[in-house]
Amino acid sequence: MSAFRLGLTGSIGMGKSTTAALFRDEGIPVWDADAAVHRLYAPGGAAVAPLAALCPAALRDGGIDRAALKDWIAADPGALARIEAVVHPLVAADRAAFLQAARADIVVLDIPLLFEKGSESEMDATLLVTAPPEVQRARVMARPGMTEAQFNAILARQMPDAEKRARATHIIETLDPESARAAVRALIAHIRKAAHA
Ligand SMILES: CC(C)(COP(=O)(O)OP(=O)(O)OC[C@H]1O[C@@H](n2cnc3c(N)ncnc32)[C@H](O)[C@@H]1O)[C@@H](O)C(=O)NCCC(=O)NCCS
Ligand SMILES: Nc1ncnc2c1ncn2[C@@H]1O[C@H](COP(=O)(O)OP(=O)(O)OP(=O)(O)O)[C@@H](O)[C@H]1O
Repeated sequence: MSAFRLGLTGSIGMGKSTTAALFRDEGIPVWDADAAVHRLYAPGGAAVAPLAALCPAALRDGGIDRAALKDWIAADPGALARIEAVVHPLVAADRAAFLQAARADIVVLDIPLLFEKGSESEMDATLLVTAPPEVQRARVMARPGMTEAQFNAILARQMPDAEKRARATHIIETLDPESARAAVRALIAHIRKAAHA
């Protein structure tokens, strides 16, 4: 039987990575879309040659320099779509390999742009991690080098939290570690119970 696919998402600083770690603690395999892109861009990664062909300035030390890609995206309105046309099929292949290898009843797929990119149709359920806007802002602003302008620009590119809440199957508030852990355990139990009903 194939594993139940739980898509984990949430806006910047809402607690995706922290919550993914709570699932790993419970023995649930987690696939991380951002980590997959980093592997693809690293020396030897499958995206290096095709992206270097599109944007030679992005090739640095055998890997892809994200700052150079960002410069290209800023200068050319068509750049992101061309990058995505290379990266998305490779990300999809990485995810398919993970799903093929996973020996578990439930797997978590941590996908920051899950709702923005319409990937929810490929999930059995979605889990949104969220927190009040002032908590989100304080967490992100505490990161080294983050500015108010950068934070606002990132927020403007993401679907509003309220819209994500309306779309999600399940929601976990990441206000404190112990209640988030309890919520993760309860959700795993709920999914297992439904599978055996
Ligand atoms: C644009 C790049 C170089 C920026 O890299 P960087 O390390 O600075 O930032 P990071 O990846 O963490 O993203 C920063 C912000 O940009 C937004 N963003 C990233 N990729 C996309 C995208 N394809 N569409 C819309 N927004 C995006 C995210 O919401 C995020 O908040 C990088 O994100 C990239 O190569 N994106 C294209 C590949 C892709 O589609 N990735 C999404 C996961 S499949
Ligand atoms: N349940 C929780 N209780 C308390 N703090 C939390 C909880 N979950 C996350 N945090 C805190 O919120 C901050 C952001 O968490 P995390 O890095 O997991 O978010 P993220 O959604 O993965 O962020 P990004 O979108 O930037 O990748 C961290 O400082 C983390 O310690």
